[in-house]
Amino acid sequence: MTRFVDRADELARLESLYDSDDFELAVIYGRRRIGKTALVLHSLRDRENAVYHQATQTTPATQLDRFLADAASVDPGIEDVRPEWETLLKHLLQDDAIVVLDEFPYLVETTPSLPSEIQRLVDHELVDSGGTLVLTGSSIGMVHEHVLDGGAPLYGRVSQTPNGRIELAQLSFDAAMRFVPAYGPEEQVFTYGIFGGTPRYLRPLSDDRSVGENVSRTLLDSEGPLHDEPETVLQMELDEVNRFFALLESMARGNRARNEIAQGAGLQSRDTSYYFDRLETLDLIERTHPVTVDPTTTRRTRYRIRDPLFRFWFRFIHGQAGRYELHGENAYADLVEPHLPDFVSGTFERLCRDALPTLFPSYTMTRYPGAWWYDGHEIDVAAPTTGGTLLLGECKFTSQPLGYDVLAQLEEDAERVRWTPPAGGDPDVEYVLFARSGFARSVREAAAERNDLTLVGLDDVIDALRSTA
Ligand SMILES: Nc1ncnc2c1ncn2[C@@H]1O[C@H](COP(=O)(O)OP(=O)(O)OP(=O)(O)O)[C@@H](O)[C@H]1O
Repeated sequence: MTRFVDRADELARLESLYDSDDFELAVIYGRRRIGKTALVLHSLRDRENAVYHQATQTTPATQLDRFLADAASVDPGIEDVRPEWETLLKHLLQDDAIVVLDEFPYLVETTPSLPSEIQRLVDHELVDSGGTLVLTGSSIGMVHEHVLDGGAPLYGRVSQTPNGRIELAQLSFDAAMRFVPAYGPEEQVFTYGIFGGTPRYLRPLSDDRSVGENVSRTLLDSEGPLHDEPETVLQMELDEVNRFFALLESMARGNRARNEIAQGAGLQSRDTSYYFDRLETLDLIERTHPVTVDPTTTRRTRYRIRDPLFRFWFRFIHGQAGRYELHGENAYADLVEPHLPDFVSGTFERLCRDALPTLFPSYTMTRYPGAWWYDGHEIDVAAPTTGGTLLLGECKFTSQPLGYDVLAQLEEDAERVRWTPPAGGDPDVEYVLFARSGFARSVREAAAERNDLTLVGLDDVIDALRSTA
């Protein structure tokens, strides 16, 4: 079984809050399954004066009873304290304890006054305390409403140094691959492209098995641990799933513009705002813009499902049980494997963008590398730099060597990119080609002759990601 992986920055921040002599308030939030509970428990492993409480959706009285039981195992004297949240928290925190309320939103659902009670404590009763209160939440909307946004009772109370606001994201490629260390680069990209960086989804994998076997056992098999996972999570988060599912399915089929996605879902674009907003708030989808435009004014917005496992599920599993039964043992080979290079190509593009700053250390990028598109033309990697060079790249995750046609198309599309360097004038364009399976001879010859073309193989991408980790 894999040990606790990574999260070094988050652990360091929590530890310095615990060790501080002042009262500290931390909030940890992020999608379900991302590893909030594992992170806090790991951070408490050597702490004695720490009360960990996992809230559940139950009655207020039961919640309080359970909290009291958790607290009593650390501080038996608490049995004599009046059993009210404010009094109990005051007692523990004035005694410099660490108190973790995991899934804080569940407590607020039944005790809506709790955020204001904590605010009162922080402002008046804990001024001389060295305690730490940690709140976690999966419902990002709730965390904003009660803690982070202006007007929220706890607004401005979250510790600033070090930043006690911890938004937990997926593990990086390098960290995620510690779950399958014996895999080679291709298998690792396939694995990251299917299972992403969510520890819970990586845990059931084994590098003794092929990628196909891992997919079959965990996802395709109707008894597999991840077979129903996206559906389970979405049912927990959303009230009425049909329209959400229709939109997500449409995105998984490759629709990216808002009206295309709505149309693919059989909905009118104007009726979908609520659903898009909610999916974004829950971090289930992400929007992107061409890297050369101002995101606040552009209409060239694209959406996609954020979590790779959810993308996989909507593309290959949802509503397709019959097909898999028909293909039996060959289901993976027949229905999934032929489409995988295309399916993970978006992940490969992202990894290439992530590797770019390390691959081109002499350039300072004006923003994080992105992509570019306009009117049916697109470029996978685009990075404006402060010195006026514009890096433009194409990525191919096919099993064939990258051919000259890709370079020719990239040069043609580059003509359409509008970007003015900070010092004015026209950019110097440099081309980068990224390939899983090498480059055709004509491309290698071109690269040998010109100094505005760099070829990057899969191993170089992976090495660059490792060295930045
Ligand atoms: N950094 C990590 N290294 C190894 N395993 C991890 C890590 N983080 C989480 N896990 C494992 O992933 C699973 C899910 O993590 P956890 O329960 O902490 O997520 P969560 O965000 O609290 O989820 P939920 O909101 O669904 O309760 C657990 O089995 C946990 O052990």
